Formats: sequence, structure tokens, C-alpha cells
Amino acid sequence: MFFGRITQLFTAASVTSLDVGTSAPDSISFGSSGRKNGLRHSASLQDLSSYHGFDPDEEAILAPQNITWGPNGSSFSKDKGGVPNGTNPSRSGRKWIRAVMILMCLVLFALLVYIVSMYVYTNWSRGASRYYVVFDCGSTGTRAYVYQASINYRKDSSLPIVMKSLTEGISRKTSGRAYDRMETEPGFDKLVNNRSGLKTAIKPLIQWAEKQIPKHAHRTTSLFVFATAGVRRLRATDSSWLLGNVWSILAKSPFTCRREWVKIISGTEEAYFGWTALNYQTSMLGAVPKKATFGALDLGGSSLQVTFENEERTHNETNLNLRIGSVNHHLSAYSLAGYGLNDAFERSVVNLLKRQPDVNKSDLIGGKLEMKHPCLNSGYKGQYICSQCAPSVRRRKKGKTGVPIKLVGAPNWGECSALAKIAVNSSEWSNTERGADCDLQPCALPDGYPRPHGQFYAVSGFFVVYRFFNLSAEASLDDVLEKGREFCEKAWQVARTSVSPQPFIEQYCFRAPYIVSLLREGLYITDKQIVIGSGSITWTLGVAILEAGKALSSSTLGLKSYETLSMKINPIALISGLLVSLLLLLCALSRVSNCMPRFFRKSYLPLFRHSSASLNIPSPFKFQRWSPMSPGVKTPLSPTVRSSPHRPCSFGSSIQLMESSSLYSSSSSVMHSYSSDSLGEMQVDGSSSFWSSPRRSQMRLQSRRSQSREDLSSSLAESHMLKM
Ligand SMILES: Nc1nc2c(ncn2[C@@H]2O[C@H](COP(=O)(O)OP(=O)(O)OP(=O)(O)O)[C@@H](O)[C@H]2O)c(=O)[nH]1
Ligand SMILES: [Ca+2]
Repeated sequence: MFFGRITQLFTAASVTSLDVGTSAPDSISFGSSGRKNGLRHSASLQDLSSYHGFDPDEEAILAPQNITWGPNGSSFSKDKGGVPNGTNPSRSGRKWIRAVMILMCLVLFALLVYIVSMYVYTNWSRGASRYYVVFDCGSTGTRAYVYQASINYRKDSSLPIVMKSLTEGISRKTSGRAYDRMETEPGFDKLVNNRSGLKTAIKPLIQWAEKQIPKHAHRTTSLFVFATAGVRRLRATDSSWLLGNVWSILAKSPFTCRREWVKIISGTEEAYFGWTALNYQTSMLGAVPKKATFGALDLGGSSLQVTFENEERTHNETNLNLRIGSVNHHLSAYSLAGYGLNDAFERSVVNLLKRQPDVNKSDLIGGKLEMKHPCLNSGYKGQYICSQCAPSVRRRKKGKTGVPIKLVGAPNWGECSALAKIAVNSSEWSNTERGADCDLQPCALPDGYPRPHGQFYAVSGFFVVYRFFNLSAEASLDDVLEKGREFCEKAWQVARTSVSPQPFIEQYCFRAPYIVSLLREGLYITDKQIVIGSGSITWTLGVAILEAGKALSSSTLGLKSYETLSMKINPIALISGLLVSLLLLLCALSRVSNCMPRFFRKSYLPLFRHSSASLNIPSPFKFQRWSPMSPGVKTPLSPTVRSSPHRPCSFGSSIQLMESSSLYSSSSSVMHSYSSDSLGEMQVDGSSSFWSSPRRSQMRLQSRRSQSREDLSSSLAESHMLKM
């Protein structure tokens, strides 16, 4: 409708009615007053010469309701009808319309370019992968993970990406390693002021990651180096030294890394990265329709991360919103420092030391102290570096700061279980908490922290303990206790050889009761609420997923446009529709502003001939204006009859209004009527073909000025007959 109206107006602007009254039996007269004999009333041709663009007044003349067939022949009259003589409001109207048209063309063009570029980008990026390298700088080691991100085409997920972990060349769980991961030991927190140790820890990981990624993609691969609890608990001077040196070593890597990507992540960040990774791998993340997600329990060597969906917004410090794909998740996420497996054992040592009577500090510092431990196998003797035994002592041994204590195995399952429960009770060892009774409340949680609820995956350290005792994921916590007790009762030499060589074998008699007490008394999580996750679920996957999501959505909305283009609108149809609209608009605009290049002007191209029907159909569409030679030149219009009865005409006869140069005297008001013959000659005359310059053809028109009216009316009548 809108375009029809616009085109109607433009066509009206381009059509100038001439009074070519004829005595033909039927006539067409244009005039709001409906006067039939338009000859004397038509405006002189000169008046029409200013017609270059659209004249809104033309609408009144050319609109169908103003066209009537009269008894005394057809006539065209330029009757402005109701428009005061001497005013020319059409010019400002034309300018306004032209401006609107140009604006619409520009908007359409911009939209077309955007949609096409989005479509190309989306299709291009569909094949393009992005790689991510994430370093997990943990308290017991530094690991490298390589991920390949690509667009997710599955419709049952609103998650825009598919993430694949590349683990080529990693030794499969040899020598008791619980994880399939590229790892160097010890962790960064044991390498403070040890630059060569840092290089030894980092370079093998970089070299391995380079082999996982095609060389051409190295520069576009993002490298993130995130440190967790081990470094988090260091003094600021030590952690700053570590991060600064790690950054300088990484500067030589082929990957893209920014200074802000080498950092210590908070416990909360580690928590929701782990939750994201878990729910991605269990296909809960971005599921459509939304599915209940799993809580994550990530037990490290130094800290424990707890994350779960929680609609209660009770505790601001631990609440966060995470939007993945089109799904919003309200999470409670927190990290309990000191609850990792290694730190928990340390707490057991600290607690035992406190119970030692008359400990001589010099003996302590001199490493002469010997202490029995109820969770160590009989026959075990070993030196333990205790960081928390004398915090003031800064002696470094094997990379660890603390005092050496000689531990001696004195296994006692009951005492060991009680010691594990003490390690779980934060009020027993942290200065901030008041005495808490683990039988009355979750004694691992600080005051006000939301209690974990729902179903949980227990990963990392939980997985390591289950694997150590050869327990399946379905085993209960009581099974863990049973296995632990059996292990504790073995003599050290037997116990040690009963498992493949691996770190911290001596601590598993403690770890068994510890993880059970941590879940049951520390967090009040029952057996039915947990599933033991595999060792491949690591928070580094969450980093890659969230970074890839950021990259996709930020780079020119590729993701959104991907959704729009592929899921809701057929991009080809959209682009075609825009293209057609733009072309239509450009055509209309060229009519209005005569900006069509000279070569394409209708007055010289016999392409715009109309069938004789144009005489009969009272539609302004059919009257084509021959565009003027150039704006500003007075170009009176002369009607031409396209064909004559004796000449077969492939287009049928037609009336075309031809522009001619202003050769008429301004006083001339005689209307032109042309016989088809002469016009036919004119139009087919080789020297004066449509292709000749307008001036010459106008000259010929000029000489046929007195074309007989009969000719015209006969051809009019004829074409009318044809139509019948
Ligand atoms: N037996 C065995 N234990 C392992 C292995 N890898 C890690 N562990 C133990 O599992 C515990 C948890 O390991 P991680 O989750 O890697 O701990 P982390 O990331 O270094 O510690 P955080 O910095 O607190 O996250 C550590 O205390 C290790 O003692 C393994 O391959 N075999
Ligand atoms: Ca960890």
C-alpha cells in the first residue's frame, strides 16, 4: 500500500497531462472539474517544462477518479483544479519526498550491508574455531588445558558454543596419576623467588599446548593463567613476584596473552567456573527447556569450592547471577580456604602440636620435634613441613615455607576420625568462628553462608580419594570409611605398595574420614545428594566456555545474528526482500529526482513502451514520462503515439509522453497531437532514433508540431479497438 501510494505519487509527478483533445469517439480528459474539451484549458507546454520531479498536484489530475471518458474525444488537460494559479507548491513537496526517498534508500542499503555481513560472518564463523589455553596454577601443581570452541548448531540448546578439550599426547593415568592432564609440580606457591623453577614449570606446558593447536591459529589463541588457593594465600609481595615473572616468561609464548589474564582468581570465580564446566559437561547448561542444574563440590589441595543454584537471595557475598545462552542462573558460590585435602591434613598436624606438652620452640625451628599421628600407618616415619605450625617462622624447605616436624605413624581409627572432624570444624582452628557444634549445624560454613541444597557432583579431591581406594562413583560414604579403616590398619610398607606410586599416599588414611566428615558434618550433605564426578571436570573448561561466549557475542553480535539469521528468519529471504525493496525505492527515487543517468533516461530508450492498453486503463502507472534532458531546462512535453495501424508493433500501440527541449516559444499554448505514422517515422528513423541526442529528436518533434489531430485520434481509436 505504502509503496503503491508512493509510486502513484511519483508516477503522477512524472506524468504531465497534455490537452490533446481529439474528436475520437472516446476520450480521456484529466481534470478535476471533468471538463471534456481540454484543448483550450490545458496549460501551455511551457508550464509543463518545469516538471522534472514529482508534482503532488499531478495526483489530483492523474488519480483514476479524475480520468473520464468524454463524448468529444479524449483530451488531456492540465487542470490543476483548486490549485491557485501562479503558485507552485509541488517543488517543495518534491524536495521533501526526494529527501525521504534518499533517506529510506540509505537506511535500506545500510540494513542490507549489515544483514549480508552478518550472514557471511555467521557462515564463516560456523567453520572457524577458536582455541583457548587455560593454566590451572593449583597448590599442588600447574596444569595446562587446551580447548577448541566452535558454533553450536544444535537446536535443543541455547548455548552458542561447543567446547572440545584437546588432550593429545598425555600419558594415560600412568604412575597413579588420578588426572589425564599435562601437569608440572610443584605448584607456583612453592616457587616464590625461584625464577628457574617457574620456567621449568611453565615451558613444558607451553610446548605441549603449541602441539595441540594448528600453527596458523597460535596468534588467535587466547592464553589465560589463573592461580588458585595455593597462591591466593601467599603474602602480597610473594604473589606479585610470582605473577610478574610468570608474565615475563609467557611474553615469549606464541599465543595471545594479556597482563590481566595472568592473575589470582577469587574463590568465587573458581567456584562458578567449576559449576559452569560441570553443567556444560552434563548437558544441563543452556538446555532448552531449562533443566535442573547440578551443584559443584570442587575439592582442591588447599580450598573447597561450593556452588549451587539458589533462588533464596539470602547472602549477598555469595550470591551471583550467571547468564548462559538465553538462560539465567541464580547461584550461591563460595570457596572455603584451608578445606583442601593438603591444608586439612596440615590442620590435623597443627592441632596435634597444640596438644603436645612443653614444645620447645627452638626444637621446633631446629626441626628436632617428633610427633605421633593417629592417621599414619604403623612404621611410617617422615619429615613434614608445617606452614601453620609456626607462622612466624619463614624457613623454606622443598619450596614450602614452614617448620620441619618428624611425624611417626601411630594408627588409631577412632582418634583419626575425631581429628578429621576437628579439621572440618572451622571454629576449632579459625580465629573468627565461635565454637560450633558439628552435630547441630554445618560446622564448615561461616556464619550466614547459605546451606548447600540439591544434587551435587563431587569432583577433583573427592574423585582422587574414591579412585585411590578403587571405589566406583556409586560407592557410599560408608564404603569410603570402610576402605579408609582397612588402609589405616595396614603397616606402612604394606600400605605403600598396595597402590601404584603417587603423591601423598601416607595421607589417605586421614583423607577417607576427612571427606566423609566434610560432607556430612561440615556441609550437611547426605550420601543421596552426591555423585562422584570424573577427573576431567575442571573449572578451566568453565573459563574457556565463558571467554568463548564473550568473544562470540562481542564480535559484531555474530552470535545474536546467528540466532536471528538461522533460527528465526531465513537470511536469504530477508536479504532478497531488502534487495528488491531497495531497487524499487531506487527506481521510484530516480523517477522523482531524475537522477537516472542520461543513457538510461526513458526518453531515449524504447524500452518503456506500453501496450495500447495504456489508453484504456485509467491508471497513471501506464503513462510514462520521458525524463527531461537535465533539470532546469524547459522541456515541453509532447505525446507520441508509439505505433501505427499498418506497422506490427510488438508492444502494441502506446501513448508515451516525450520530453523535448524548450524549442517552443513561451507563448505557445498549442497542444500537440501526432499521427502515429509520423511519430512512427520519428521513432524508427535511424538518424533520429531514440538513441540520438534529445536535442535532435526534439527538433524533429518541433517540425511535426502540426501533426494532424485525426492521426492521433485514429490511432487512439485504433488502439482502443485493439483493446476491445
Ligand atoms: N593420588 C593422586 N592424588 C592426586 C593427583 N592429583 C592431585 N592429587 C591430590 O588431589 C588433591 C587435589 O588435587 P587438585 O585438585 O589438583 O588440587 P589443586 O588444584 O592443586 O589445589 P587448589 O589450589 O586448592 O585447587 C591434591 O591435594 C593432591 O594431593 C593424582 O594424580 N593422584
Ligand atoms: Ca584446584
